[in-house]
Amino acid sequence: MRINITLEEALEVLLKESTITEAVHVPLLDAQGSVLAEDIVSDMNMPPFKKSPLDGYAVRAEDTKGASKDRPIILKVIDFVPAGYISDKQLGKGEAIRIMTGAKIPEGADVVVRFEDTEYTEETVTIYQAYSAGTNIVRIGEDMEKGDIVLQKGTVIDAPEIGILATLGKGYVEVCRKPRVAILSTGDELLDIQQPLIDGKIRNSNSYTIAAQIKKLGAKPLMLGICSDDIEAITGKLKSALTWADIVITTGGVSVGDHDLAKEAFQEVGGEMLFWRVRMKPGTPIAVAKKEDKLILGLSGNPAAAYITFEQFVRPIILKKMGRTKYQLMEVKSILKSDFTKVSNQNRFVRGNTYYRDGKYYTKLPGKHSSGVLTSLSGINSLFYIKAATGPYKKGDEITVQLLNHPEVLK
Ligand SMILES: Nc1nc2c(c(=O)[nH]1)N[C@H]1C(S)=C(S)[C@@H](COP(=O)(O)OP(=O)(O)OC[C@H]3O[C@@H](n4cnc5c(N)ncnc54)[C@H](O)[C@@H]3O)O[C@H]1N2
Ligand code: MOO
Repeated sequence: MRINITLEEALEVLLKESTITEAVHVPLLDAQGSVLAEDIVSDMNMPPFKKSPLDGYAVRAEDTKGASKDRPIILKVIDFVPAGYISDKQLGKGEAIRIMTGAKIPEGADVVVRFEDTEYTEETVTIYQAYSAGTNIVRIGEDMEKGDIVLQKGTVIDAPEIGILATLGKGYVEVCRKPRVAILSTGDELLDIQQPLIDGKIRNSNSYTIAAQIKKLGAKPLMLGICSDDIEAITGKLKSALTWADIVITTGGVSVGDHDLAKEAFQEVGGEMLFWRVRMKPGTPIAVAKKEDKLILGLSGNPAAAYITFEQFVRPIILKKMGRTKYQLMEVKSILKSDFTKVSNQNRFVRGNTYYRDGKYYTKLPGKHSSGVLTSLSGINSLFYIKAATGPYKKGDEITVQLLNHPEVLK
């Protein structure tokens, strides 16, 4: 087992051990947020027929030759075709067909003139200018052509992709399965959230925070609840989780205390320890093991440490497993709005609120930074990433921040 490794080393190990999930067939709407596991080739032209983009009259360009305000031409209206219907009339010389947006262009017509540019009665339409062939005609296959690869394997499915698949009549689609992530919170001090407080105890917030982080990425959280600092109880829960979960996250019990049993439990269930302790603050004592193709991550029990280490390590492996190719948080340069004087020989992630004004990012820091404080994570959207042995930082300094809610996170 490697101990006290760098952030980069930890991430490299985790990504190397994370394999993409298998393809599954899911109902179309359930595919949102998943990655397409097949190329989608169009088996049709869209639109499948020449259509009108306007409400107006389908006419022949030839019949409009020489038309002007002063010398309009009058055509005979021989039919009416709303969207969803077809006209069985062949348009002849001097004739027009009243047509609605989305309807198929009748045989013989090569122009649509919109209502506003005509005068009409039940029987006739008057046209005031000449049109060239093809005016206001949507060509067959304007959107997709038969044989086109309209969506490539690896595409993240969101609303437009769902619309494309619906156009092609696909009620089901092949996507990389959403990873199943189990969460176990360990500690004798923990109570379920419905339980009243007892002296010396606190409620389990970590399981909920982490489940929400997992859900936000589009993976499937499953909370195993709380577990006392008891090796048999912990291993029992881990064993059953490993039968179905792709990733198991525990919180608490990773430090050096008498009751810190996570590492022992990981090995007890057959896990091979990959590393323990990463040179970062908060979240230093993270412990990671693998069992076959599954990862078991023991995060610090401190709520902010667990949250931040999730963003650094669990987020990328969940996204990689889901088939994503971009899994790093987006980093930008920003201007610090207040002093941060603490200097240490550890990489540090400090909560921040970053905004954009006149071409620059600016970052404000909340008042509380301790890894046991959860409330100051509320409302933040970024992490000020302090490299080891840099600082102190002054108001106005240029800093690096990671954006937590960049669109790439949600896609
Ligand atoms: N002698 C040393 N002590 C500690 C060290 C060290 O290096 N030497 N490291 C400290 C650091 S840094 C951290 S981080 C914590 C990590 O401890 P554990 O991961 O073993 O976590 P616990 O001790 O179980 O809990 C820490 C803290 O968080 C609270 N907690 C735990 N689980 C939950 C939960 N599910 N929901 C809400 N809050 C939770 C717990 O009550 C503790 O207050 O170790 C330091 N100690
Ligand atoms: O890992 Mo601890 O959160 O650094 O205090």
